Amino acid sequence: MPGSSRDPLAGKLPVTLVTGFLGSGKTTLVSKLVRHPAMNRVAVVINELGEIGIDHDLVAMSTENIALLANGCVCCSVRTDLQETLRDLFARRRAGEVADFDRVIIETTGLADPAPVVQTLLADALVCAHFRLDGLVTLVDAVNGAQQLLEHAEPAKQIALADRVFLTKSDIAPPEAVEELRAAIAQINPGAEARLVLHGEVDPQALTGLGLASARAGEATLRFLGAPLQGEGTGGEKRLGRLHDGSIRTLALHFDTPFTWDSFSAALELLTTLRGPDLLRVKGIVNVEGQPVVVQGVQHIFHPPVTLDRWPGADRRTRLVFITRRIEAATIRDLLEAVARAAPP
Ligand SMILES: Nc1nc2c(ncn2[C@@H]2O[C@H](COP(=O)(O)OP(=O)(O)OP(=O)(O)O)[C@@H](O)[C@H]2O)c(=O)[nH]1
Repeated sequence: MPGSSRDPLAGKLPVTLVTGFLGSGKTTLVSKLVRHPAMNRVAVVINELGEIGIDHDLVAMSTENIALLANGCVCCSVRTDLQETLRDLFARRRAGEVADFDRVIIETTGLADPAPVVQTLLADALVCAHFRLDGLVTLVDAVNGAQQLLEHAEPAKQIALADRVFLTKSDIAPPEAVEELRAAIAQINPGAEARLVLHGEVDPQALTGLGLASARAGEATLRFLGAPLQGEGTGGEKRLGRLHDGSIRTLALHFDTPFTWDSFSAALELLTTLRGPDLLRVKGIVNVEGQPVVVQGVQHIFHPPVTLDRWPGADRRTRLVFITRRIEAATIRDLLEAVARAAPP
């Protein structure tokens, strides 16, 4: 049985990850955000390609705590960079060398696959000692988003991993284009509830509190787990639109029979071994012999499971959301049901 009596998430600094394709409005949003009174104790980490000075100067005007990742491109090598940058920020904060901060925003390069960054925040022991992922926000440009979804792989993946999507530039996009993009986003990740944001004007609350903050959580856990878990069926079975080929789908699965931790983790291990790259994001609440255990992961990397103090609500079923690439709901359901049956009583 995972977990301990200590709250494993308490006291950790929340980290918000801002992604979005090139020119989608990330810097506009982050530089407005850090000027908001509610965000005056924030450190910003920027990762970008080329022209490093520009965005840096822009955001640096409004916050003293800014760190640039040396690596221009977020790929697997970013893990060490990010780990070092966050540890360094934490050490400087403790030594009083930077203004005290209680939140970190990471702005990634537009061409990035956010998966390695999320994995670092979920599972890197050194990073997770002091930080926790509070949410991943993806910006989609209403003018160019459709073309970007058709031509590149990153935008769909950025949407798939998101806790929330902000649709920018709807002031200069035809309303039909905005609606078409909304539909495409909903097909990929119905839990991310795309919201319109103009010129980076957003209430900081829209980006915060999206992650799991405490093992003593109730309602907040349900919010973190998201809309697909409250509903029935699989989002992927909706009608597919022109902008998205349906290869990335959200599968919301429910299981009535409790699992043992060994049976559940064996199934996840098998799934990640066989289909890790296609398990874009997994999150949910598992009934482990009656106890609620929250799991979340990206591809083959999972956050240590968190045993909650109590069930958030009356529903005691295992509820899991898998955002996958070309995996059928039945494949995952059959595997999990088989291990549940195979476990010793
Ligand atoms: N009309 C309009 N323009 C916007 C909006 N949001 C951002 N922009 C503009 O879009 C351009 C790109 O915005 P940035 O914030 O630099 O985008 P970015 O995602 O940081 O770009 P990269 O760093 O290149 O990936 C800028 O000229 C912004 O002023 C919006 O809601 N409406």
